[in-house]
Amino acid sequence: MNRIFNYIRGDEYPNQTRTPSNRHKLSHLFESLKLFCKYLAKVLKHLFPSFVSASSILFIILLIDVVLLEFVVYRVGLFSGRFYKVLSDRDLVAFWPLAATSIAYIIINSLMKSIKDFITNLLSIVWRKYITLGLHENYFQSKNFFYLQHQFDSNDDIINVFIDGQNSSSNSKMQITNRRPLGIQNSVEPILGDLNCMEQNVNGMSEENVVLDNPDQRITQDVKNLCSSIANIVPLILISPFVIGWYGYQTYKTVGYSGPLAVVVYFLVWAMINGPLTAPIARVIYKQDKKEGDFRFKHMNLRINAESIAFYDSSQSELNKMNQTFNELLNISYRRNWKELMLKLFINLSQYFGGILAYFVLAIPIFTHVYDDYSPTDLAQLISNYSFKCQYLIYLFTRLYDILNEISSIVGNTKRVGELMEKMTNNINQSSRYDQKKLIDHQDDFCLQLENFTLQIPDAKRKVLVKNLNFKFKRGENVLISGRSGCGKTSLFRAISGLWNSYSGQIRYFLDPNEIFFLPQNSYFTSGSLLDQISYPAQRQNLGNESSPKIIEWLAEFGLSHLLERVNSDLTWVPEFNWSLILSNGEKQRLSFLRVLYHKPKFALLDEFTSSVDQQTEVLMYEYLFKIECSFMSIAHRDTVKKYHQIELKFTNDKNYDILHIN
Ligand SMILES: Nc1ncnc2c1ncn2[C@@H]1O[C@H](COP(=O)(O)OP(=O)(O)OP(=O)(O)O)[C@@H](O)[C@H]1O
Repeated sequence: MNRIFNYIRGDEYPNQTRTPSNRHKLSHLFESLKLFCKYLAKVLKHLFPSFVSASSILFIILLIDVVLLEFVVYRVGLFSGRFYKVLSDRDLVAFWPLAATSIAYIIINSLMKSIKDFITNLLSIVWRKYITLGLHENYFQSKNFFYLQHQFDSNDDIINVFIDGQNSSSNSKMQITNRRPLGIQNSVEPILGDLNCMEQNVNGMSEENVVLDNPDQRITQDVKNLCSSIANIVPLILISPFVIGWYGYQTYKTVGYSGPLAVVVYFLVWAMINGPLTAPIARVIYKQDKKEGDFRFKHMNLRINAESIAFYDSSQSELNKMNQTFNELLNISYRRNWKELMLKLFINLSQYFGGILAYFVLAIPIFTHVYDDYSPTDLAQLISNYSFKCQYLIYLFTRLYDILNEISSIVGNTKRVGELMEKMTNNINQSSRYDQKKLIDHQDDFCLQLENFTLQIPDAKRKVLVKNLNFKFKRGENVLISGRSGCGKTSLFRAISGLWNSYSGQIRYFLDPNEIFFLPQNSYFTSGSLLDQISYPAQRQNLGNESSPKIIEWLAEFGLSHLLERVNSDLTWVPEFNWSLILSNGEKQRLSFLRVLYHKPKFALLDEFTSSVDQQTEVLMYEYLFKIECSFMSIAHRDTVKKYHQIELKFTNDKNYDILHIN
């Protein structure tokens, strides 16, 4: 167990050259246990949301069923002894009632076992539902799905933001020292990443900044495995001590102390042999889960980027990489299999030896004439009954051992799921702390202002992108953001949208930041109807049909009427195809632009939104922006678009900037 829990913390004592002291080991085990309990508590809260929840009721029914099943199994186990006796005595009168009862018990036994399996599965499905829905809620809150993919480095820079309605005075500034950790995901293996504070200081990463691999794998697979393991073994854990006690007492009644003692000693010997083989398997299971996630991600990536990869004609290189990822998964699967080989060998040995242990134990009283007064039929019944009880007792111990094995898988999955829950909650808390302080200053003529704004890349190196930027964006004075590729244009949008907080100075919002409309460089298309694409990110239930004629007019004007044909002229029809795959880049840009027209924002941030369209369409797009009276900041490389802007904010090479007025 010690080893299993060491693994929760990601420590690998067996590989360390310096042997830790016993005290260190103990405190280490304690810490690991604490951490496990913390994660388990998070998971349990989801498993049993209340006393009268479906899962609590199912769990109680399962427990009752498992207890009754054990009773029935006991009765069924004694039937063979009774048959020995009845048949040896050639007692036909006793045979028929015995046959009828045994058939009835066997039917009840099968029925209860099927019910047990059914409820176990049902419970694991219900638990999966609870946990997954809870995770989903947090995953989509505070853009967790983004922050978990882009693990950013944190530092204690001070962010100053303005309070509602207050102008630039010292008391309007707020200092936020605990910003959302920002950083870039790397390949640090979570299992090696100690959660211990000392390690964090060394790495410069806070506890909240532990890198999590494959959040999607945790949500889709690990939760499922965790729920089914818990549903399978927890009832057994709960009833095992009683059942073991009962069978121990029964074997004691037959042959005295030697009965249960022989079984306990026998089991302990095997447990000592098997014990050291279990812990390494838990570690391998964790790593295998991670590799499974990597492999699935690789395939998903291939699906999403199939066309680009096909254009590059890079099948061979993709194949190599895919197989490399798969080989890593295979290697770890082989390792697990090898490690399990020894364990399974010993488990099988223990089961088969257990089968004859009863006869060894009975041999002593039989050969020492203890049962000399028993008739042969009574002795046959006694041997049959005792061997059943003894074998079942051994089976119960072995089951207990299997439960331990399963616990290592529960520990691994609890860690993965608990970590994800904790990480998401931290992100949400930090984000709400940040959002609470990101308030708005009302000045009707302006959209936003950057004051002494210094923007850094939020990774460990903290490269400065722009220094000391002072700029006030007036409504109607549209701004062109220009500069060399990679100088930080999109990053400025990231800061304004709140995705990056790695800046000092201030961003003052003169309108609700939620009202700013962003058109990102890479268009995203959701599943659903053509209307869903245009109204995105609005939710379908909020849409009315009154906008349809307008949308059809826009589609015609932007040369997208043919899309209507693909959806049988029905804007709300949900096609099977994937929009991202069937649209050209220019079409994607034109269709995304319709979102601006649909939402009519007062202020939009547009990232290279005309880069793939012809000049005629570009003119049309800008004309429409003026028509809907949308103030905008747009990033563009083409000089042709200058004329649609009044101000050019030009990022220069030395992290500086120029503000130019366009005539
Ligand atoms: N998540 C990230 N982690 C680390 N560095 C990043 C991240 N995103 C962007 N960068 C880096 O920040 C710098 C600025 O990127 P940004 O996307 O703002 O450039 P840009 O000026 O918009 O470029 P382009 O004109 O090519 O789109 C680049 O060097 C980029 O590599």
